[in-house]
Amino acid sequence: MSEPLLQAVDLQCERDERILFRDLSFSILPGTITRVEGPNGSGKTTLLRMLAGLNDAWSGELLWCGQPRSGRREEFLRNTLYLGHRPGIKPLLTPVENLRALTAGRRPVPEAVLRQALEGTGLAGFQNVPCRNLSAGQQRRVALARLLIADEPLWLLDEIFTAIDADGVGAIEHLLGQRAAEGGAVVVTTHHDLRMPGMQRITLGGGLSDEC
Ligand SMILES: Nc1ncnc2c1ncn2[C@@H]1O[C@H](COP(=O)(O)OP(=O)(O)OP(=O)(O)O)[C@@H](O)[C@H]1O
Repeated sequence: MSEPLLQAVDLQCERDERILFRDLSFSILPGTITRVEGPNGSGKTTLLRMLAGLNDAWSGELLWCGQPRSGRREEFLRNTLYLGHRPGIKPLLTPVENLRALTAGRRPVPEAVLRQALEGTGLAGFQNVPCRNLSAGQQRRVALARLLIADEPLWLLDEIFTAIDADGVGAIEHLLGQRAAEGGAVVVTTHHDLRMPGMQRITLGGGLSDEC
């Protein structure tokens, strides 16, 4: 069996004197999709931000490729794509400008590739329109275009299906399956009824299970 990309050991997180989860342990193996589920306020976003290194208010241990993540932070960040539950795009910028900004600090991506990714998310003809003039679903698609150019093996995706139509949902599910088939791993929170073959579930308040 291959080594987990990410391993969580006895995670605990408390917010306003309320324990969101404790003794939470799981492994994220290459080639897998994991859905984090639970009711509103159960801590899904909090957990994903912890996994992404954006929240330090927790205890337990996180291992990246078998080693404490704290000692390999740069390598971890270089190999992880995190998309938050807000699209995180700037309304005055166009989709192309936003996508360029979102990929800044990573490997340089040629303009033609950015445009192709936006076309791939159904934004052909909208690449030069300020994002404030796009619909909610189109704005979300700008952020999702990152998935078409991402080479990071680990994807942490928070509520990315919000405002996306049925065709778009199908296309995203295909991308998630592709990432896993290529040996990457995807961890996703969603209220959408995501069902992928072999999908692992982390149910906050409930534990970890494999889908039959
Ligand atoms: N920065 C913060 N400070 C204090 N409490 C917080 C903070 N962020 C989140 N919380 C609390 O932690 C709990 C979990 O929030 P979180 O956003 O992780 O839930 P969620 O499972 O993602 O919910 P939803 O399904 O509604 O998106 C909530 O009760 C929230 O009020």
